[in-house]
Amino acid sequence: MSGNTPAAKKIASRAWEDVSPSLTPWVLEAVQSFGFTQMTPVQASVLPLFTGNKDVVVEAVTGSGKTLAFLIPLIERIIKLDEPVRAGYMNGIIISPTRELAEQIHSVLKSLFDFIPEDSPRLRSQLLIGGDTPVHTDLKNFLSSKPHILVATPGRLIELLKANQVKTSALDALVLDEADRLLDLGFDRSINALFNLLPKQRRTGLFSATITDAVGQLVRVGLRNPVKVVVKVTSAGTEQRTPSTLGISYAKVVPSQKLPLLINLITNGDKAVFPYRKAIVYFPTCIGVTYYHSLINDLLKEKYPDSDIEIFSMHGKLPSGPRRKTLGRFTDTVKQAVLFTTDVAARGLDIPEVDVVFQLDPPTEPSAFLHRAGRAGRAGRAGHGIVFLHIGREEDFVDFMEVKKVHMSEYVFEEEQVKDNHSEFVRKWILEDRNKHDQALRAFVSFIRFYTKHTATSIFRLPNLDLVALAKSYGLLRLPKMPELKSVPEADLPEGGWLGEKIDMDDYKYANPQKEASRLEDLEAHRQETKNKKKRDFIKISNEAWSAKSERKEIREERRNKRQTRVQAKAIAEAAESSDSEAEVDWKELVQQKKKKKTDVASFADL
Ligand SMILES: Nc1ncnc2c1ncn2[C@@H]1O[C@H](COP(=O)(O)OP(=O)(O)OP(=O)(O)O)[C@@H](O)[C@H]1O
Repeated sequence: MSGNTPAAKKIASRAWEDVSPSLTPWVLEAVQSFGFTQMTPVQASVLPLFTGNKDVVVEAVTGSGKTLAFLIPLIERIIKLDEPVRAGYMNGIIISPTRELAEQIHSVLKSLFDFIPEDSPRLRSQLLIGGDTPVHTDLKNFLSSKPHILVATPGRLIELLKANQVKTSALDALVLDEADRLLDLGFDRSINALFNLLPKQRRTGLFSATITDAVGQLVRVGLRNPVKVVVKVTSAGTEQRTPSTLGISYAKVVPSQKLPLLINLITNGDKAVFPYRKAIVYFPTCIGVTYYHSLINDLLKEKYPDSDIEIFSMHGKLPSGPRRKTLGRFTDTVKQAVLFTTDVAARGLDIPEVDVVFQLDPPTEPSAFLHRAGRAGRAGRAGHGIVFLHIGREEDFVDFMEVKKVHMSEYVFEEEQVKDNHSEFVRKWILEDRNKHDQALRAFVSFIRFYTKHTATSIFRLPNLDLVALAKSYGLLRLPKMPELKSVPEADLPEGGWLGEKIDMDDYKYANPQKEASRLEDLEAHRQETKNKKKRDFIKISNEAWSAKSERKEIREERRNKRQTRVQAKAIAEAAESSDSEAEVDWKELVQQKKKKKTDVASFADL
């Protein structure tokens, strides 16, 4: 890694002892105890600036140590403040886009605080991430524990700041971690409002591996003469926006190869290229994670009985408790392990020993690609990322990312690796329980919705996808009736929409007895209704001309189709709901406030 920006060029030393102004002894002791022999380039650039009196906008690759680059200056600034913090006031705020990241930052902060000597003034922090803790509990804790630093997700922070007892006048420094993500989610007005609430003489730092142009607007409103620190990476004379220890590949696939290739690689099918202790697989949607987690777990049990790989799953639609627990178990396990997740775990998470990142599909936001891949190859450790691209237009993604200084090389897999496409297993597995098919349907539909959200619209175009093959790859028995499939030419549609042998859907059972009983009840009610209707129709038809009777068959057929469509429409509606960006869950409160237009400056006037 080379720090070659104007600011970074001035770095004379990366020794912690040489930081100017010099570090407080217990801070120095802390970083040395962590085993960090010297500062990373971003730390060496930022520490003197942010600890001194500069606002900073910092762009440095994933895993380059940005967290300490803002935590240490914040601590140093607070130590130097004359006044101890009073109840209702705070000295520093760190905003993070997700709960997990906020928790991680908070735990690094606490591990630094552990080094405060007995005879030195205590420093305290508070985590504000919403979820299970009601805001009044957070407020109570805030007033009683008098934290110096708040580590918060934006929704809960704004909720807290609304309380009259909370005063911002002692705030010394504000950090927006993953600043561009805050804007991606459309909360620029809320952040602007926050800027206006906080004292003008504060210091502000924006940090991310991807500082987009849009951040410029935040910089203009919220920062004063900021220094931009860009820590660049040059590899073989070419600039890149990913760590030099991270190799990124792409594999060109047809839909039916995606599952077998993923299974092959996670079961160590190509240990030479993708060796791993821990790996992360990114799926497009939450329901996709749930579905593939259950499918792949069962597949491994049956087809790879000797495999001892632990598969975890986590996504933003899960309550924060289980999310935290899963992440903890994945972090702590001593076995070879894989985490199936979504973009909720794309940014900032620092999980040791993640060697490989698989992306089943590219993310809708190109910047997320780099953040996802960056969960591997951190802090000088070797890592690898691989993305699957559908053969055809999606291959343009490689050049598109090249322009963004993300270089990829092709991973050419052997036919042998995907020879078993697992379709027989998947069909047998799906037929065991109708619920699995419901999930497959929702996963497929939510994938289609996800696909239409790609910002690189010229690359990711639905009409260029082989939707029939894709539906098959999700294990669907029959094509759903959805508007997106109308673009598929008639000739490409399988007869009756069946993607394999036709089955009697009325006989397709749920494994769950209650669910099955309720399905049978509905079916019986429907049959009864049809019978009664038939009776009525018979009387009517008896009095009808023969010509009209010939139309009856068609009408019946149409009704059957309509019934099928109703069932699918229900599943599709559920899927549409689950395809919402799950990262927004953390933002729920803020979204609601935004809708009510409560997050503008005026609503904070009483603070
Ligand atoms: N000076 C250092 N020397 C060695 N390792 C370090 C140093 N500073 C931080 N680290 C370690 O590097 C890893 C990555 O740090 P951190 O999570 O801060 O990266 P980041 O730049 O914020 O990444 P991202 O953009 O993905 O959020 C962490 O495990 C951290 O403990």
